[in-house]
Amino acid sequence: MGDTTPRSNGNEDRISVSVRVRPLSDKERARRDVSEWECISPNTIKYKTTLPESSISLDTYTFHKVFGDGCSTQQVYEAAIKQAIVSVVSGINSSVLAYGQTSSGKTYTMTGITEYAIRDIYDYIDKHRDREFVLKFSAMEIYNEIVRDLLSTDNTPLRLLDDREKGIVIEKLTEEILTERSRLQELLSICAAERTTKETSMNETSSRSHQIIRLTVESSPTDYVGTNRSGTLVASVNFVDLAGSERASHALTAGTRLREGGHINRSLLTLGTVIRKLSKGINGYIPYRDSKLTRILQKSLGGNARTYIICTISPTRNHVEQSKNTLFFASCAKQVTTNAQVNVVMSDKILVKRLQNELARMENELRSFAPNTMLLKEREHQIEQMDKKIKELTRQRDIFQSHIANLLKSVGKDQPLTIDIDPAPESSDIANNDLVTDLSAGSTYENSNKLRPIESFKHIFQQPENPEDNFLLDGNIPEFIGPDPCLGWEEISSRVDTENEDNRQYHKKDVNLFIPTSEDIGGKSPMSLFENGDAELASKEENNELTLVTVDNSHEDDLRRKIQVLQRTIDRLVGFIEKSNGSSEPHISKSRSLQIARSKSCSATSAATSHFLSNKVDEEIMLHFQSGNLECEVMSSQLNEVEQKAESPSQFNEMDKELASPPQFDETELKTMLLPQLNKLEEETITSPAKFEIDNSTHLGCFQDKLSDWEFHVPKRKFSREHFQIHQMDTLDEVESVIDSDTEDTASVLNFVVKMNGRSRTRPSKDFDDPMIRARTPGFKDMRRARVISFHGVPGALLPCQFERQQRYMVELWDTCNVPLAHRSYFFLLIKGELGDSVYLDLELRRLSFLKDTFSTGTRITEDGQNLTLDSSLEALNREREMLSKKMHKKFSWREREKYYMAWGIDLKSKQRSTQLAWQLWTNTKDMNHIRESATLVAKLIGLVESNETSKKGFGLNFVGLFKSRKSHNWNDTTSTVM
Ligand SMILES: Nc1ncnc2c1ncn2[C@@H]1O[C@H](COP(=O)(O)OP(=O)(O)OP(=O)(O)O)[C@@H](O)[C@H]1O
Repeated sequence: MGDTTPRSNGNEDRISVSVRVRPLSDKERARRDVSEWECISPNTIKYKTTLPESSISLDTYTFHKVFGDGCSTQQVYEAAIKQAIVSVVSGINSSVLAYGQTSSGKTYTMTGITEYAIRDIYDYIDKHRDREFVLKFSAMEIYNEIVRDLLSTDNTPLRLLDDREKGIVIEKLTEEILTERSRLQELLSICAAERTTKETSMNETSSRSHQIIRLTVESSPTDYVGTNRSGTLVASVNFVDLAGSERASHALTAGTRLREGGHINRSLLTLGTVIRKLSKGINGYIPYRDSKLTRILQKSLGGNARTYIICTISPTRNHVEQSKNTLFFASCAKQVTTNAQVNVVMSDKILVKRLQNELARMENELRSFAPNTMLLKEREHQIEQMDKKIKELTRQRDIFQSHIANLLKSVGKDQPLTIDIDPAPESSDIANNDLVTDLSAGSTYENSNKLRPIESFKHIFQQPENPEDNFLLDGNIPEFIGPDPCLGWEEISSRVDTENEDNRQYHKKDVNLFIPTSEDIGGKSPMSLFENGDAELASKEENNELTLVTVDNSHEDDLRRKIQVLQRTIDRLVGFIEKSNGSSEPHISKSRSLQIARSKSCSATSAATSHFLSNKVDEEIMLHFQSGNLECEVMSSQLNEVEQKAESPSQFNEMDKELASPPQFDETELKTMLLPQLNKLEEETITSPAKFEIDNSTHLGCFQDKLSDWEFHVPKRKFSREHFQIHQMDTLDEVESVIDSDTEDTASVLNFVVKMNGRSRTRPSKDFDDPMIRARTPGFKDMRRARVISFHGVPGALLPCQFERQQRYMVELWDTCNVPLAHRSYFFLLIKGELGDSVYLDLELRRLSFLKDTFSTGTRITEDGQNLTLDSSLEALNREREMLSKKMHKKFSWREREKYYMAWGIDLKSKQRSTQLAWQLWTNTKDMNHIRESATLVAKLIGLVESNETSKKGFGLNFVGLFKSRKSHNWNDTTSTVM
């Protein structure tokens, strides 16, 4: 019969077929029957009866294994079946079928095999405690083509779920008929069985149904521990005890038994046909669907399973025909090949557990990564140092801001200017540095021509020797003269009106003009700055400062004339300064170049005069701001220097720089630039009440005060952030368009900002169109960024558009640097673009850029002696991304997940599709109680078997009885799983 050892071709396996000969029963011995079969080798069996020489070969059969009547079931299991159990714990489906005529020993053999198999599985589980196992158990019976759950008390036939819609309807009707019929048949068959037993004296409990016991093993992969393998091995082993294979003609020939025989044959004949076709390798239609048995066993017979068939035969001569039929079936079966594969599926419980483990592992990794990297530590230290320096420089910058604010207040209140110089505690080294710069070109000069450090500004405001000018020394907060711009317009209006009424007379007005010393202007006399007619109005003081005195301003015309003189003088001074900057003449310190202060004895009694003066005030403030701002620029350059060091060794590209620049800096610049204009507008407001709409929130005076509040972090804030946000939301598109326009037209930008900050104004400032004003206002080029920050209203807070841009860039860098998702998630949730977040964003971007540049320049980073590269962590990152995103399905809605996906750099569109798919899978999760119950029952079953409580009916029937009595199993669930 040829080679019968199962061979495999790749994944293909032949069905393993063995033959077992039952020993003679007591009755057979009593009848003096003898065994007609002889096992002449471990895999060859021979029919003993003498036949002509030529036909010997016809009575010799070779299979994988043959077992004579002296072999125990354990020997059969060990030699022929055990491999099936090894397969199932490795994720390969297996089936063990017992085929043979009635009373040939099928149930006897299968009972023993099932017992040994389950014992081995539990032994295996015990020995592999590092793996996780879930056992599912089910049992069913096919009787008269009706499938029933043997573990349920519900007698309702089961449907096979792969039925098509049409088939289901037909089948439903058929089943209803058959159910009723089978009830009657059951009664009749009991009677028939008794009669058969008497007639055949062979098998007292001959089974006429096919019984299938299915054990499904879910297990983690063998190499799971310490690896990142995902998926669960899921495989089933079927123990199939077929009904007797005798022909219908040998069954009873009437009534129920005939029909029963027909059904039995239908399943068995279909099984035979399927086996025969498969054995011949016929490609084409295989009639699996012709019977319930072949439908259920379809995968075992020609698909993804390893199949083991035990053919049992009776030893006596009177059964020889049936025995030969059985051997013929066996010969065909051994030619059939199957295609067994390891089945890996995702099991929710194991998956979740594994993801939790994985997450814990990655978090540990994350915790240990940063501290262990010496280079990063070093960088951290450097960054800390830089941060300290930045803080110190920022503090000094704030001092100047305070100076500027004082200037504004003093000017606005006709008070002398004062400067608050905070002692510089920690960083006197920085404060005492020569913070000098070229006023025009930014280069450094020698001491004599240097712009003086902060302390040097004090002398500008030193007390003049003229006691009449003592008001300049008054350190107290000067009393405000004129309408308070912070008050409501109604009050302002009434006050101005009153003043206008009460002060028809013009008062004396003194104007002090501080001009450069002769040393500053190259030895020339300061008086030479005055034209002939004007000089008489000025008097030179001993300290070489000039005072322009208007003794009696009793007439407006006189006042106007004096002011015109003043105007001309200022123009000449400015011209002189510009000329001296452009020439080789000694440089003039602009910080000392000009100061105009209105006397406190001067009341701004005339709206016309105030308005007139306001033009001068603009000039004055502008010049002061130039000096103040130059100091700020010095600070800025220091800051930039420090920042550049922090960025070292890499250089940010343009985008990096823009994104990494601290926005507070721009905000300060903006204030510096805007304040003169705001002040001017305020003056206009005072003088033109009708043009000003009452709106405290947009009142520029308040705004100005607010700027001071912010600078000094004064807690009281009349000007709420929300207010600005409303403006910002209203005009976001406008802001964006200005940002994107990339315009250098700073006038339009300024006008835009002023318009937006004081949108109730009827007349936007046209002065930003003035090239002179623009030329005198430093930092115009940075206005685009500055205005955004101002617009948002809170220093340090970012506009949504700006924040999102930084976020996107950060995610890009995260991707580039393969930053772990846990870090991303925390960071992403923490940083929302709120006040102060920009510091963290900035730091993150710097670190990432550093990492990126370090990797890209080939610089090695080592951890635990291993070189880290971007590629080395990419694979782990992808796995992490995959697993975490799946895990999130269980806990978060899509909307919640979206922000994580953004942080993790996951494409949202494709993610949504896979999410939907994954969601479907999750919702199809099987009942875990069911699985637990099954495992418990199996354990109890083992106890039953070990206590040798098997009855004559065999293990299968006892088993069924046990589970039926438990009444705790739902067959439908398992059926739906396996079909
Ligand atoms: N190898 C064996 N050793 C001892 N007794 C056996 C052996 N095989 C079968 N028997 C006995 O033979 C009888 C018939 O066996 P069994 O019930 O297993 O046959 P069967 O093929 O399942 O029959 P049916 O198809 O009618 O269910 C039983 O009493 C059983 O104990």
